[in-house]
Amino acid sequence: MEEENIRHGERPRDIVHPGSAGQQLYQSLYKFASFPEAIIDAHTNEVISYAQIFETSCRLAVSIEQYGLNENNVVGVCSENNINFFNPVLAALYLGIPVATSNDMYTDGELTGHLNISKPTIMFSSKKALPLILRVQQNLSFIKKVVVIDSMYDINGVECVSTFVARYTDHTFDPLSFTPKDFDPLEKIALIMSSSGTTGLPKGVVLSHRSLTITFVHSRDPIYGTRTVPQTSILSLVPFHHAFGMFTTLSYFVVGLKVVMLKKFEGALFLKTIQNYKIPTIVVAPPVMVFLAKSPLVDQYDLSSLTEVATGGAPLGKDVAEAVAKRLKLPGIIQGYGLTETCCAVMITPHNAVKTGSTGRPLPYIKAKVLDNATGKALGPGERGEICFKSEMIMKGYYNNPEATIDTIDKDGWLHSGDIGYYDEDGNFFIVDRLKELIKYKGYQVAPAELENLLLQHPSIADAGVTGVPDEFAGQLPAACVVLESGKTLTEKEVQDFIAAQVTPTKHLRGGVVFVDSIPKGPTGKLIRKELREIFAQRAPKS
Ligand SMILES: Nc1ncnc2c1ncn2[C@@H]1O[C@H](COS(=O)(=O)NC(=O)c2csc(-c3nc4ccc(O)cc4s3)n2)[C@@H](O)[C@H]1O
Repeated sequence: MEEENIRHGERPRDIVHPGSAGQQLYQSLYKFASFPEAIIDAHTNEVISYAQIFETSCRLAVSIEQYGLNENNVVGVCSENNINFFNPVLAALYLGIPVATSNDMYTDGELTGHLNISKPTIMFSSKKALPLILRVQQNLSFIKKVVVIDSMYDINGVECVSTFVARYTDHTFDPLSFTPKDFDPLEKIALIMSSSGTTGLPKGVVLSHRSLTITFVHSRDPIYGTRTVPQTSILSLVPFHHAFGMFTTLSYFVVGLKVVMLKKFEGALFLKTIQNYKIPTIVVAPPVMVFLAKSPLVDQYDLSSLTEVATGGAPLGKDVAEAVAKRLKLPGIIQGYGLTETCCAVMITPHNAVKTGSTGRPLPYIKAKVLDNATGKALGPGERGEICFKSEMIMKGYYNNPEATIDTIDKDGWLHSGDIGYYDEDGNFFIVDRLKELIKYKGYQVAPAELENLLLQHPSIADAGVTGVPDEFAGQLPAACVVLESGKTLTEKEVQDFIAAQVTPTKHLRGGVVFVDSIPKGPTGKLIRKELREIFAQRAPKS
């Protein structure tokens, strides 16, 4: 007898591909091989076709295997959004070799810590990320090979893809002579993605091939999917190295869409791209929604092609959603909700019943519940609790971290999101707070523990606590409470600069620094983060 108050996703309108994500993607790329545009770089207008991705990814698969990698290795990819980004990702998926993506904006220290989790044998890097990769490779003996994904020529002895594949595939190579491997999609690791989860430092989220093939069903769903007509253009502004950008873009390949890609947000270019490419659908993080709601620039461009705006990755204010819908003359804003730990979105607002303020309804093949952590019971409509999910789509666990895994996925297989919310009588979910300590700055994860560890390394700092302060544009700004060693002095800027020198820009202490006598902690020494937030809430607004 199933527990009551379990919210099931709608009956699926499509079956999950029985094979691996690599097999499904291989079939899709072949099916759309005649399409001249798969990814377009909106900054340079460079294009890669479906046929080019198909051939290059197959050549890379043969080459990676002949180089000597197998399922016990990991393929690393470190690049900004790039038209060549997915070539090594697809190759590894064909082979059943786990892929680990890295943020190209990481500092040496962050990337070293990140790579020590998944330990990739081969790193595929963009030209831009290459200096970073070569610096950290000096201290990471497990990286045996670096290949540049977006250069026609070798760079200072580092092979480009053409050189690497020429060693193992000649000019007579036929992609159809290569077939993706057969294996159990539920068991085989597809990707290892970075997330700090509900607490602590960034961890490796292990996602199976089944996780991906389920999310591919969602992308083709007429009610929850983005677009289902091949070669429809979709403008993506989310980072490919993050789950949001990775799995939405892979699912666009399954539909045969034309992905118009931006590497970063620049207001005028963003609007000009929509206008010039007559984009019908955009997928953006909430800060871009604030721009669309408020910027006078918006009125200077013809955005009449837009019929769908999708967002997610962080809370979206109801007023912002309504303002954008009104300004762009849309029936509503499509909002999705997901975690790296769930692969991609597990809830999306149905196109035929968008409820402003809602993050949507559970998708097909997903079960959700609102848990009362005090009683362990699943709650009914309107009652607030921790939102939990159960599906073959959720992560298998954290890579080599069983303790963190059992803290997040309970004995019944429910993933505890760390988010507080409720659902209404129609099953529309609303996120109201975050139980977990995770901070999200412009949709990017900031793990308080990571910044606290860095602060404690400063000789003048005796203790520290990090929290997120609300911000209309960015969502949250990382902020720190600091206890100085006796007799020591530091300014707010000195603390901010100390952190800024060691982390990627999204983790900078933009929310400020408050010097306190002690950090609020419980009897077991655990940080009381609610009290940290209150310290900043009571702080006088900056002039
Ligand atoms: N819509 C939302 N509303 C409020 N909060 C949201 C949210 N989405 C993520 N979050 C927050 O980010 C946390 C997870 O952060 S995370 O690990 O970095 N992962 C993510 O944020 C994540 C992974 S996949 C994904 C999305 N995929 C989509 C596909 C289509 C679409 O229209 C919208 C989306 S959002 N988001 C959540 O626990 C929650 O706190």
